[in-house]
Amino acid sequence: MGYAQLVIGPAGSCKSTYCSSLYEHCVAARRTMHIVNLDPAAENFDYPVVMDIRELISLDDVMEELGLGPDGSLIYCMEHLENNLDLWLDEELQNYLDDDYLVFDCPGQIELYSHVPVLRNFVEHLKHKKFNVCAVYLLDSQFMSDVTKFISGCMACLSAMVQLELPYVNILSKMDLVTNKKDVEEFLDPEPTFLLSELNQRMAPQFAKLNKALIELYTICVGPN
Ligand SMILES: Nc1nc2c(ncn2[C@@H]2O[C@H](COP(=O)(O)OP(=O)(O)OP(=O)(O)O)[C@@H](O)[C@H]2O)c(=O)[nH]1
Repeated sequence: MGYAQLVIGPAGSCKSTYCSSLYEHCVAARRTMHIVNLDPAAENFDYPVVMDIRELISLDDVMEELGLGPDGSLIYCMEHLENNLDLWLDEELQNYLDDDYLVFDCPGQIELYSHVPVLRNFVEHLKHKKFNVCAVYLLDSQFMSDVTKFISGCMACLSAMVQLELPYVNILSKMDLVTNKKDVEEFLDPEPTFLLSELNQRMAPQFAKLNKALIELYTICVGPN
């Protein structure tokens, strides 16, 4: 039985920084973990990478050879990965099946966490290979600075949670950029009525029904256990 952690979240949300900090922490604690790069556009790492999708396919090659833009090329690379799970991934995983802890540093394209099934199939494949899988979703703390951003951040996290169906931890990154920590505290465990009233104040009256539906959804997601 192996263990795997998927590090996901929007572009620039500190996924690689998190992986690097986790690696340093494990080294200090004398624990072993291995980091896998799943981002075909990645360039530099400040941690050792034991597997790298760029050995299978790289974004630059796809852009050059197929003439696609960066987003289209990224999706092409990830679909190529999906089509080669049996070959590339299984071969690489052979060295890491027994009690090993793998951390997957994923790309930031939001499509991968909403409607493109590549990561979900990737997770299923890992489970099939007897890995216990969890996910960590990094979200820029700027999403906690006002109610509309908060709702949009929650929706982004939620779509990934629904898509992957994994044990899941959301982490706020870049807390140093929050000048007033009280602003964030307001959104750590907010009352639905507070959110609804804030949303209604911020948005035109024709959005009132939508606001109510969003807050009902929010309440279902975070509601009483
Ligand atoms: N202010 C601030 N910036 C940070 C922090 N951690 C990382 N950054 C910066 O945020 C930027 C993005 O960090 P990355 O770790 O590369 O983010 P990522 O999610 O891996 O990015 P992509 O791979 O492009 O999706 C970099 O310029 C980091 O130096 C932090 O705690 N505070």
